[in-house]
Amino acid sequence: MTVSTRPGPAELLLGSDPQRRLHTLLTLVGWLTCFVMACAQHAAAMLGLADEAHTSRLAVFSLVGATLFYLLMRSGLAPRLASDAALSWLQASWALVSISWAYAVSGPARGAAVVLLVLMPLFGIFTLTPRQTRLMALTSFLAITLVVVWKTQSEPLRYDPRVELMHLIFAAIVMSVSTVLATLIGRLKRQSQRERAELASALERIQALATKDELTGLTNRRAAGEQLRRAARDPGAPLCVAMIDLDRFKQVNDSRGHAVGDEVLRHFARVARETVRAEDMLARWGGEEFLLLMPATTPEQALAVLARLRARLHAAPLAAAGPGYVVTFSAGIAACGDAADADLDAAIARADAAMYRAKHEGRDRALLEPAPA
Ligand SMILES: Nc1nc2c(ncn2[C@@H]2O[C@H](COP(=O)(O)OP(=O)(O)OP(=O)(O)O)[C@@H](O)[C@H]2O)c(=O)[nH]1
Repeated sequence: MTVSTRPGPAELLLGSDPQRRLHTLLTLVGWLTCFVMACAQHAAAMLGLADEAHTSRLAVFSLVGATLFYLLMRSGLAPRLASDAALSWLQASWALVSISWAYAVSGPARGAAVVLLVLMPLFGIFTLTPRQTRLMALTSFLAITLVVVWKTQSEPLRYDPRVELMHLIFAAIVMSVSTVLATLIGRLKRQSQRERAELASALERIQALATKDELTGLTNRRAAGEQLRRAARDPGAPLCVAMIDLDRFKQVNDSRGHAVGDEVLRHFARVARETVRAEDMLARWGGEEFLLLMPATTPEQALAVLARLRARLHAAPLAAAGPGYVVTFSAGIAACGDAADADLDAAIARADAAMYRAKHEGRDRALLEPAPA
């Protein structure tokens, strides 16, 4: 069966990068707003409320700008061109020019342009900090005020100062309310982002606690059981398990104290981890007992791995546990043949038996338990 990899319409329009998708979607919403506004302005011109040539120029300015922002975002050029990946300030400035221009050319219908100012802080929720949102709202209000002053000065007969004052008062009210709301929503958004990050790191910690041995950082017995079951289902290659038990470990605890005993365990885990392959699984099975699962390994190769581990431990004495102290271990190895038929519980029991034989034969050695006939 072949899986279709053709992108859907949403992916075609917005791309696949999750962070860029949001920014691209915002530019698309901005484009649609411009398109609807251009239609509304055209209707105003047809009704004789606004000048046709002015509204056409404004429509071209706002639609070309909106298209450009969309293309910059969709193509991924925007983050490469500016440190502000969403081009928030550039887009806000362009929107502000469009709204001020709309106010100046909408004739008696210009009061409607004031409503558009509400949108400025709302778009900012996604890309600006609360402080930047407030600054942007204030700048927008000042820009509209300048347009009002300019118009009442240059065309006093058409722009009644009392009406314009009312427009400014309404602009101040709607912008203040939308800024407060945008700030509150922005705060909620950041709080939920923080909580999500905390939850993810708590989950990571819980997973580590559930699968790792706290002292050595190795896989713990519970997680090892699951990995063993998975390995047993994996067909095709010979498999070996080794049960490893440190020699005369109790003496270290008794003579040097528990903390030094812990250090010996950590030291062994470190050296062993560096010795085995990445695909092997080394787990702390109990106190000073470790289980090593070696996939795709013959018994001879397993013996060689443990000989290498012994050599590395000899080459790395642990002074904290006594002058020239070297960690030694007794190990039992059981081969399982094809992993698909491996009875790992039985193999572990055989490796355990071989490990006890190694102890009885004088310690510091690895013995191979042959596969049952
Ligand atoms: N420091 C430390 N000691 C531990 C830990 N877990 C188990 N032990 C100790 O490990 C010791 C194991 O002792 P034994 O089972 O007699 O084994 P041994 O002294 O290594 O002797 P052989 O195995 O016969 O060579 C006990 O004293 C346990 O208390 C641990 O997490 N930290």
